[in-house]
Amino acid sequence: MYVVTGERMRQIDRFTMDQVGISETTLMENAGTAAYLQIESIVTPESSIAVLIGAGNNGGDGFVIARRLKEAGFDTDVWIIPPLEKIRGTARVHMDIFIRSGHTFFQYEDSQAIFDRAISSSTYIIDTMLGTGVKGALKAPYDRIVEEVNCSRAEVIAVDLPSGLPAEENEPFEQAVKACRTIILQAPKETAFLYPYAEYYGEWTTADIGIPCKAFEACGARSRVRTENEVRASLPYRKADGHKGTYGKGLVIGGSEQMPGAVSLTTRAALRTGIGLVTAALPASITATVTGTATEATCLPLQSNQGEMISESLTGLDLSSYDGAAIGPGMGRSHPLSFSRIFSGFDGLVVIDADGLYHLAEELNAWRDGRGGPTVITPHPGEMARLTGKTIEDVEKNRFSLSRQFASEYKMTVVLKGAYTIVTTPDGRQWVNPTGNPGLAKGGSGDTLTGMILAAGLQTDDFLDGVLNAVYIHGLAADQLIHERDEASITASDVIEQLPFALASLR
Ligand SMILES: NC(=O)C1=CN([C@@H]2O[C@H](COP(=O)(O)OP(=O)(O)OC[C@H]3O[C@@H](n4cnc5c(N)ncnc54)[C@H](O)[C@@H]3O)[C@@H](O)[C@H]2O)[C@@H](O)CC1
Ligand SMILES: Nc1ncnc2c1ncn2[C@@H]1O[C@H](COP(=O)(O)OP(=O)(O)O)[C@@H](O)[C@H]1O
Ligand SMILES: [K+]
Repeated sequence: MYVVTGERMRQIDRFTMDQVGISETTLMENAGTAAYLQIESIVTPESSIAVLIGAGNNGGDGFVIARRLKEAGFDTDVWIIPPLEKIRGTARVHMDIFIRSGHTFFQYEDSQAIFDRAISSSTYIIDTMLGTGVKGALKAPYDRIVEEVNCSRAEVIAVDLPSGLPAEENEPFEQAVKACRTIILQAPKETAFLYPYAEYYGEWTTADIGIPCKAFEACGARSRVRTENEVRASLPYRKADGHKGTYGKGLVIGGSEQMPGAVSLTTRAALRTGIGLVTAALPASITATVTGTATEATCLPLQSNQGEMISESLTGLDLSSYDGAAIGPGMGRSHPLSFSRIFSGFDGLVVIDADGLYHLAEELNAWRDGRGGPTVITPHPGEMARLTGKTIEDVEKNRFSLSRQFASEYKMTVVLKGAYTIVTTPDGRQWVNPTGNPGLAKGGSGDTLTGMILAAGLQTDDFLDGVLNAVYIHGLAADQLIHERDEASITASDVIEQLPFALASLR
C-alpha cells in the first residue's frame, strides 16, 4: 500500500487516464461505487443519510455514492453546497447521470434553514465536499458547514479526506471535518499518519478504485505502509542444521551507573528476537546488573569514569568477531565519545540510539560519506531535532521529508520513532509502520527496539527487512498486550516477554 501527497496522487490519476487509458469518468464511478459498498455495510435501513457535495471531483464521487444509496432504497438527502454552475468537468458528468437517473437534490444556497435541520437530524453525514484539491483556509460557506457538521450528533463518514484537511505534511489548516470514519480512495495520504491531522480521519479504510500499481511506480511513489504479509514473508526461519553463529553475533555498547537498565533491555530484546550470541560492552561496575537480568549474554567490562564509559575504552574495542553492534542505550553524555573512528573499518550492521545519537550529532560531518556496512539510527523526535538543528515541532511537521533528507545526506537508514514510525533508506524509500500504541510511550521502549533491530537485522539477507520487521513486531507485541491489559501499565519488559508470542503469531 503506497502513501502519497495530494500532488503525487494527481500525477498518478493523470498517468492512469492518459497512459493507461482509464477515463476520469470511470475512475470516479469506481471511486463512488467502492465507497458506497463500504458505506452500505455500515448504515442500516432505518438510517437517514445526508450526502454533502462540493464543487470538485470529491463532490463528483458524492454524486455516484448518492445515486447508489438512492437506488438501493436508503433514505438519502443530497445537498449541493456550491451554486450549480460551479460544478464542471467530470463531476458535472456524474451530476447529470444522477439527475437523468431520476434523482433530486437540495441546494444549500436556497434552503439553509432546512439544511440546518437536516444536519441535526441525520444519522449519517457523507462528507464529499472537499478532497485533495483543498487550498488554504476554508472559505464561506464551507467554514460554517464544517463547524455545523462537527457539532452534529450524526456519524460522519468522509470520503478520501475529511474536508478541509490537507493531504500532505507541513500544510497549515485551521478547520476540517472531524470524521468518525474516512474511506480513503486508493492510497492513504501522508496526513493519515501525522498528528494532529490523523485525529480528523477517525478510523480509516482504503477503497480500491482500480488504479494500477504501475501508475504509482511510474510517478515515483516511494512511500509505503509495511504490511503484515510482507513481515510474514521475510521472517527468517531457523535452519535445521543452524548453529548460534548462523543467527548473528552482536555487541551492545552502552550503560552507565546512572542507567544500567537500558543496556539490559537492549540485550534481552536482542535475545528474544533470536540473535545467536550477544555481548554487552559496558562499564565494569554494572556487569552484575546486566548478567542478572540477561543471563544468556556475555559481558565485556569497560573502563569508566564517574560511572560512564570513556573514549579510550571505545577505541580499544575489537569488533572483528562481531556481525553487528548497537551503541548508545544508557551510555551517558558526560565524556566526549567518537563513533566514526571505531566503526570506520567495520563492515557489519551498526545501530545508533539514545545517548549514542547525542554523540553522533557532535561529529555528523564524519558520517557524510557513509561506511562499509549499513548504519541505522533510531531517533525519537527530540533526538531527530538535535541531529537536524530543527525544533521538535518542525520535525513532527515534516516527518516524511526530513527523514528523507537526513537519510540521503548521511547515508543512513533512519527510523524516526513515534506514533507511526517511519523508516527511510538513503536512496529515499520509505515505510510507515502501522503497529504500536501509546502504551509504548514509556522509558525503555526505545532501548528494546534497538536490541530487536540489531538481532533482526543480522538474521535477514537484507538487513532492511530485519529493521522493518523489528519495528513492526515491537508495535505488534504492544498491541497484543493491550488486548488484556491496560495500555498505561505495560512496560518494556512486558514487550520483551511478549516477543515469543508476537513472533509465533506471524508464522
Ligand atoms: N482525478 C481523479 O481522477 C479522481 C479524483 N477523485 C476525487 O477528486 C478529489 C480531488 O478533486 P479536485 O482536485 O477537484 O479537488 P476537490 O474536490 O478537493 O475540491 C476542489 C474544489 O474545492 C474548492 N476549494 C479549494 N480550497 C477551498 C477552500 N479552502 N475553501 C473552499 N473551497 C475550496 C475549489 O475551488 C474547487 O472547486 C479527490 O480527493 C477524490 O475524492 C476521485 O473521483 C477519483 C478519481
Ligand atoms: N503513541 C505511540 N504509538 C505507537 N508507538 C509509540 C507511541 N509512543 C511511543 N511509541 C514507540 O515507543 C518507542 C519509544 O522510544 P523512545 O522514545 O526512544 O523510548 P526510550 O528512550 O525511553 O527507550 C518507539 O519505538 C516509539 O515509536
Ligand atoms: K471529503
